[in-house]
Amino acid sequence: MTRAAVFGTGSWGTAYAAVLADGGTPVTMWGRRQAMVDQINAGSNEDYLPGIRLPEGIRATTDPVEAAADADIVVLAVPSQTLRANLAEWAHALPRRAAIVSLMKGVELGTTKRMSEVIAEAGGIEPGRIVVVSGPNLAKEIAQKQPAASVIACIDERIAEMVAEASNPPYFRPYTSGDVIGVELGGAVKNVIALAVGMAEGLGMGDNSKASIITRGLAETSRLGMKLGADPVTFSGLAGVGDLIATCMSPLSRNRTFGLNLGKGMTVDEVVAVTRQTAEGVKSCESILQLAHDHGVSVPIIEQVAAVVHDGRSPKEVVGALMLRALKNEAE
Ligand SMILES: NC(=O)C1=CN([C@@H]2O[C@H](COP(=O)(O)OP(=O)(O)OC[C@H]3O[C@@H](n4cnc5c(N)ncnc54)[C@H](OP(=O)(O)O)[C@@H]3O)[C@@H](O)[C@H]2O)C=CC1
Ligand SMILES: O=C(CO)COP(=O)(O)O
Repeated sequence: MTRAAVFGTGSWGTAYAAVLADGGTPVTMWGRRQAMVDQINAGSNEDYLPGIRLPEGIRATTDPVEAAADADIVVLAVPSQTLRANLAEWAHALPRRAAIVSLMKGVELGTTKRMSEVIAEAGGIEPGRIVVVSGPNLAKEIAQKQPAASVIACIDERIAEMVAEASNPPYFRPYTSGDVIGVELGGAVKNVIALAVGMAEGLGMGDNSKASIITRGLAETSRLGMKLGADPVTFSGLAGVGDLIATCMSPLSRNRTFGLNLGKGMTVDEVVAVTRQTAEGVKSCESILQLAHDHGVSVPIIEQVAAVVHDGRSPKEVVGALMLRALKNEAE
């Protein structure tokens, strides 16, 4: 029988543990807080998924070796910017043949590496067993067992298929892919675009404005992705436009909500103070912008989001910066 470990007891780590357990795969979770681990062992995670009863088949521990022992699949679900430091502590615990699955949607600050690259480098894992999961998967809806689809990507598609088989309860439909770069990039960039859409909403803009940001945001994602070697087809799929729509439209999105608060006039520090969960786009807008600059790719929306979040520009100011640019062909 396939066994899984999930490192991280936040909202998506816990919801994905439920996907695995409901799919018949027993799971041991690693959490850094004993109180959280005790709660999960008692059948719930009130901090992140209040009111949800977790399935049988999930247990938790604070010991990484115990969590990963005998696992065929090890799922990583911590904030992107802490992953490298976390792996330094966990690498010795990871089984040599297990698939290592990233649920994370960010790009590392400083190095501009995608999470699969950080896993390869800091965890010493061969790329052929590194898997990424990404799609329109708001954790709360998945934990409520609302039907959704996702993409599971690995350069060795047999490994992607193995993880998909283990992650297939009746309410979660994974599609496999070999395009690790595209699937990862779609997930990371949509968070930045959701910040922009949230800002537009906070400024009182309507659906034309938001649809324009979403669509041109997808153009930025595709341009950057293709330059990095992604398959353009990925961006019209679940990990591209699918996740972009879910995140930009949903009040459940932490990134969209972060942007909304900025658009309403709160400062970045004020929004950080009221944000309890991980809004990856806040840090990744900087690393994704760097990645785009390094590859000579034009990403005006991402640039303006970074200007608000990191350079103190106001959301209102950056609208002008976007709208008053020279006219050009849509396909460029
Ligand atoms: N939530 C969602 O709907 C989705 C999220 N994702 C992605 O999944 C990834 C994880 O997000 P999510 O679970 O939502 O995040 P949450 O903010 O809900 O949870 C973060 C988890 O990471 C732990 N953590 C925080 N800092 C550290 C650290 N320094 N070392 C070790 N563990 C740490 C937290 O522990 P503690 O509770 O002790 O602070 C918590 O268990 C992100 O990249 C996100 O973009 C992808 C799809 C859907
Ligand atoms: O990635 C997500 C949905 O697919 C969750 O988005 P947020 O991190 O903005 O909540």
